[in-house]
Amino acid sequence: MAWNHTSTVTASSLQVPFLGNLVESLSVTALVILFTTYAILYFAQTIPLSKNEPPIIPSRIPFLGHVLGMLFQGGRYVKNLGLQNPHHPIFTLPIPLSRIYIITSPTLALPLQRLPPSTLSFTPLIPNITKRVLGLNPHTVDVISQAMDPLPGQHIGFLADMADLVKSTLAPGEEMNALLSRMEHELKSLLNAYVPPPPSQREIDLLAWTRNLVALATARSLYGASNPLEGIEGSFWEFDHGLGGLLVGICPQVTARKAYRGREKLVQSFAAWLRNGKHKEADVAPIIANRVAMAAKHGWELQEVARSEVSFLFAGIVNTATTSFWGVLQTFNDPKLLGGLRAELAVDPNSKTIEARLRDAKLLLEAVVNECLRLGSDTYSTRVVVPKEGVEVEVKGKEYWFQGGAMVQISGGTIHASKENWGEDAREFKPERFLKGVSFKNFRAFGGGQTLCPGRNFALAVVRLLIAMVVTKFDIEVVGGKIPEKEDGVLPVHILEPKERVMVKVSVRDEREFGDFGATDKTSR
Ligand code: HEM
Repeated sequence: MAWNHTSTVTASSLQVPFLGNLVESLSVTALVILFTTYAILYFAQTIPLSKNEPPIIPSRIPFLGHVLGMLFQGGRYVKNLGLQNPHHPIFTLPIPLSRIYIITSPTLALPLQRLPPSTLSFTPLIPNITKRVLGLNPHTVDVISQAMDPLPGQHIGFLADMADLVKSTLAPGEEMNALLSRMEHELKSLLNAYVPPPPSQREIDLLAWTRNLVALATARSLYGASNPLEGIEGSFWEFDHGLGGLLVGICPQVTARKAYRGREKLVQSFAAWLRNGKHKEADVAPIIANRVAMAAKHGWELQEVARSEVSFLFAGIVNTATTSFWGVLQTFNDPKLLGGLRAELAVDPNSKTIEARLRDAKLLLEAVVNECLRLGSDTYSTRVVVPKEGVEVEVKGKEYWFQGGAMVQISGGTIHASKENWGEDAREFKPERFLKGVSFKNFRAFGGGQTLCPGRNFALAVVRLLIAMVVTKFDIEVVGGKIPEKEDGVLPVHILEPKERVMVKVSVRDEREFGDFGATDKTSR
């Protein structure tokens, strides 16, 4: 035993130096291979595909780094890359098998977004995005994919037809004004009926309150008193909050369970509403009746029309609600601003209706809304490079080459936060900057070009209306008296939300109801 033991020890002790050397040289070899592969990959990602491809910003993890950055840091990742590279107004992010071209200069953004859809277009992305987010069936996706970017005189597909309808209805004019009056009526009713909670439980969540106001007023204005959102608003916000997961589209029933469930509940409610012919009722806005008729004309099934209407209601509510939240918060957190707004809203003693006040004096209010949008919007305007072989375009006397199928994104977040565009105080909330006159080419909250928001004029009017009404009727104390940071680590599909909940104490400042203002004001004030 002893001998065996000794011999074993001897044998193994003989092998140790040999094994040790082997392991050592293997690990050195592995390290060399690893380092060489890394160096090759790192170098490979820095090679432009054409001499005029925009400058490349390599990532420490070749090809994957930027994708991981976007995945883990959301919109903040590209926004910060843009801010860290102000000398590159346009740059290339190499990603596996493709590129993303980022534009951070408004001077380049404007001409690029004006290029014809045969060069850069958003529409090729729509079928896939809507399929995932709205759960459209293959037949509808097929209908959507037809004639998406028709040239003059060509057959107009569903998307272009619908875009025309929405754009023309929401352009300033009679139809938009009619919709605005409905919105005003609904907001007034909601605010007149609002009873702040008793002092013992007086703190309310400001975002939840503004969301509720905008959601109900919008749904009632567009879809009438028996609208399909009534009673299931919670599902709407569940859908909204899980949109990113639905967009990723990997087994959404599991990975984005709440959003999926919320969306399906909304769809069922809209489908029942349509099935019962509610869209034909007198209090439904013409734009909705026309949208439903147009979808039917293009061969959409009822359940699919319901999905399309969920998306329209979403566009109508979400950004307006969050912008209103920031506007109310910023105003009540700054006594000077609040005083200024109240003075502005009371300028004409002979016409005290809220509409007249808004018409007569809206400069500061307009500035507040614009500043909230500037600071709250990290939105991207995204386009795909349509020619498969790539394309070279001349912008401002310089040639740029883009790879076919790659994405081109205008980074609103960078443009809005850039000191070059907005001055040293670019990060601060200073509505007065808009009173001094600013260049709106640096303002991208509504996107631009082919995808410029068709609801922008309506939305601006609604946010102003809501802030004006709240400022007139209520006093609000912001608990903690602090403006929270924005949650910019998400997919920036809409105006950024606060990182923390904002609790406020609301009390009624003026007992009179909206609507009676004109009559009462002349006598009592
Ligand atoms: C403050 C409120 C709002 C903001 C900040 C906003 C912003 C935007 C943005 C950034 C886009 C995409 C632009 C792009 O991709 O370049 C968009 C698209 C759209 N918005 Fe708005 N929006 C607001 C309110 C509204 C309202 C109230 C409506 C309708 C009543 C509306 C209807 C739409 C529609 C239908 C689209 C899709 C346009 C298309 O792809 O053809 N938006 N909006």
